[in-house]
Amino acid sequence: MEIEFQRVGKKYESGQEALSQVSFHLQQGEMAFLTGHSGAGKSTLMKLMMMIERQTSGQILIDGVDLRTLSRRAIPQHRRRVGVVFQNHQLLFDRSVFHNVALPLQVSGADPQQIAKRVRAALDKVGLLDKEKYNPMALSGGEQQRIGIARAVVNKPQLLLADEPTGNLDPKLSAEIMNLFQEFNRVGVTVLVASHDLALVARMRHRVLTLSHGRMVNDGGFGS
Ligand SMILES: Nc1ncnc2c1ncn2[C@@H]1O[C@H](COP(=O)(O)OP(=O)(O)OP(=O)(O)O)[C@@H](O)[C@H]1O
Repeated sequence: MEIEFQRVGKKYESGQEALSQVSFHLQQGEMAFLTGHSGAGKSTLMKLMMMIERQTSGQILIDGVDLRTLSRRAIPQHRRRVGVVFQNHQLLFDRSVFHNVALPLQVSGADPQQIAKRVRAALDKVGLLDKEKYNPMALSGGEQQRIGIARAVVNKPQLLLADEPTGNLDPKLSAEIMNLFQEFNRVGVTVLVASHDLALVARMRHRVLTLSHGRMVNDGGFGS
């Protein structure tokens, strides 16, 4: 998926200006990091891409299509093409690993055989195939994060967004999670990862976008 922001602004109803004049272009199949202080606008930028929030100025083009021109019906279709991973992975602890990963497919009404096949393929990619029957509570923090990643990719998204995916993991597990994102990127998925961890970001040697007070202050480089 190709993403282009053209002088995008977002002012919340509270009057808070979370983004202003943000322009950048992510090519199809590119991987980049998004950094910036707390409150810089990283989550807001991702919410605009998912159409959870709408921009108040400027244009967002996805594969050349202006998001404002999408019909109401096209919005869920758009969201299915975007996989999202959060820091607090939002797992349901009253069901198994398998059923947590199956959730997005059940929502979209796929048939059970197809669901089982796709769930196992996603669990295999994150190395958790042998844990499908476990309750997520019984797994480690790193494994729980990988369940969240399996769930994000089970729909075979063309864009993977991760908001602080390694927030509470130690350096070794963080590196493993980043390697997983790289593997998805290698097979053509566009990947954008928001992270505070500048040392980790620099080691990954990808493009770095930096927000400060809602403005894009750095685009390029490999971090510091
Ligand atoms: N729903 C909302 N209503 C009003 N203001 C909001 C809302 N969401 C975010 N903001 C404000 O917009 C600004 C950007 O917030 P955002 O969550 O995008 O930053 P962030 O870079 O992701 O921060 P963090 O790293 O702490 O998650 C902040 O000042 C925040 O308080």
